Amino acid sequence: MLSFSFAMLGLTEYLLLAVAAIYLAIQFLKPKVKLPPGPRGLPVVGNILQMTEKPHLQLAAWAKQYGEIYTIQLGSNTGIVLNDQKLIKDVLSNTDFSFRPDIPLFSMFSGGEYGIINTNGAAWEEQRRWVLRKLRDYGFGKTSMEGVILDEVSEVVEYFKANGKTPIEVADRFNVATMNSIWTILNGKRLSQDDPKIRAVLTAFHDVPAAIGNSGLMFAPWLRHVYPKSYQVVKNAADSVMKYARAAVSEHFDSYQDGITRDFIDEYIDEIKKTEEPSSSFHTNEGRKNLEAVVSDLIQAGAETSSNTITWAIAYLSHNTKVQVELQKELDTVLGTRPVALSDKPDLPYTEAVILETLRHSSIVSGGVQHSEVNGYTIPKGAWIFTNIYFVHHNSKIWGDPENFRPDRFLSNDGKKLVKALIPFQSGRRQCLGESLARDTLFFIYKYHLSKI
Ligand code: HEM
Repeated sequence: MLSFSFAMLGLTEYLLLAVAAIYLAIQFLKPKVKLPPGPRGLPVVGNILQMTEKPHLQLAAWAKQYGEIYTIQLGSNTGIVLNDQKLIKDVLSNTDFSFRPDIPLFSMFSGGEYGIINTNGAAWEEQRRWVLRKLRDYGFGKTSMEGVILDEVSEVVEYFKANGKTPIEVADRFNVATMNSIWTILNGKRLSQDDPKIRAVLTAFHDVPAAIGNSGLMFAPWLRHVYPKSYQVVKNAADSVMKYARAAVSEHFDSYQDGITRDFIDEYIDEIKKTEEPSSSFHTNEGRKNLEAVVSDLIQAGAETSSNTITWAIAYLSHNTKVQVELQKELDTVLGTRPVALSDKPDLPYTEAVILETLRHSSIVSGGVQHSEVNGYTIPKGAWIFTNIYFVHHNSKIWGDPENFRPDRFLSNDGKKLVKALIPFQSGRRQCLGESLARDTLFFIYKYHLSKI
């Protein structure tokens, strides 16, 4: 007969028992709040292991089961998942929900809690407001950006034309092009498509979504010991983008001359030099760290998102000859032989519908993470709020046939644009800062892709 005595246990078993006892005690003592229902998870890890394979599909499957709001447990973090566009808009319009949780994995991409993406409170507000204002001064979101975007798009399309006989990695050509639209503002000059330094940064980013998605590293930092290779992929990308950003900032500090502002980075340095208030996020060394992080934020947020969406756009067109024909018909009728301009947008509703359908179907940012500081009835202080963008864009109750690429779902019978439940750029105070640039780039892609290839 088997018998058990504590004397038989080794140190590891004692440690495991102690961890389990502490976990159970925490669970027992934790104040109980009424949370929305959700899937059951395992002790300690909660639902993390269910989220490692294609998390957006798992989150969508739970949305079908639990409805517009449900709870998941991610290690020690409680997550509240919002699955309805109206609910997402309502919740995110509340200032309390603009906080981001502290995710060490993400902070590596900004050298700590600096910049825009990984900051909160007064520093985030100050940085976001200033950056947006300065980018606009440089033409961001205005028709004056038109020339820059067009040059980039046509250079890539010409490259496709010249090299179309061999397979081309489409995203690899577009990521430098989309980054150039923002880099020309930040750094005053364009990058060459073959610049080895930026190529190294962008290559390091390739495997990051899979490394994060397959490991659960985002939710429980200790999982880096379980998935060291995935962690290394993420760390390499973070180190390389920060190194790139720091080098650009250093070059500017070294060559900065009072009263001469060559570009956005110089304007920022100017702001640092003017700032005397110690609590400001622009003050001396804090200001420099924030500048490095802002440059890193804009590279990460701007390059891959846009180029991945464009890659989808081209794939959708290639697989949908009917859409190509409709698009061409509209462009020919409205433009004739003259070049397209942003001011033509209102007269090109089908083109706009193709853009919306591309953003819906691809949903390349499948969800966002916000943080509530409200100690409310159902949402405990510290819960992570997830917006299930992928599900909102693929909910068959809204779209009928979400799996099909069908731009005319956005058009009424008389061909006018309809507004539907689309939130590719999130909503609320954390809404994407580069939305106008991304939309304008997509607008030109269709025209130039069709006419030049
Ligand atoms: C098709 C292209 C793009 C898509 C689908 C997209 C989508 C998004 C989404 C969904 C968020 C919110 C994420 C969250 O809540 O966690 C976001 C945030 C952000 N995006 Fe974009 N984005 C795109 C392009 C760009 C571009 C071109 C830029 C910059 C030039 C940019 C800069 C940012 C920044 C800085 C934030 C953080 C805002 C903050 O935390 O206050 N994005 N984006």
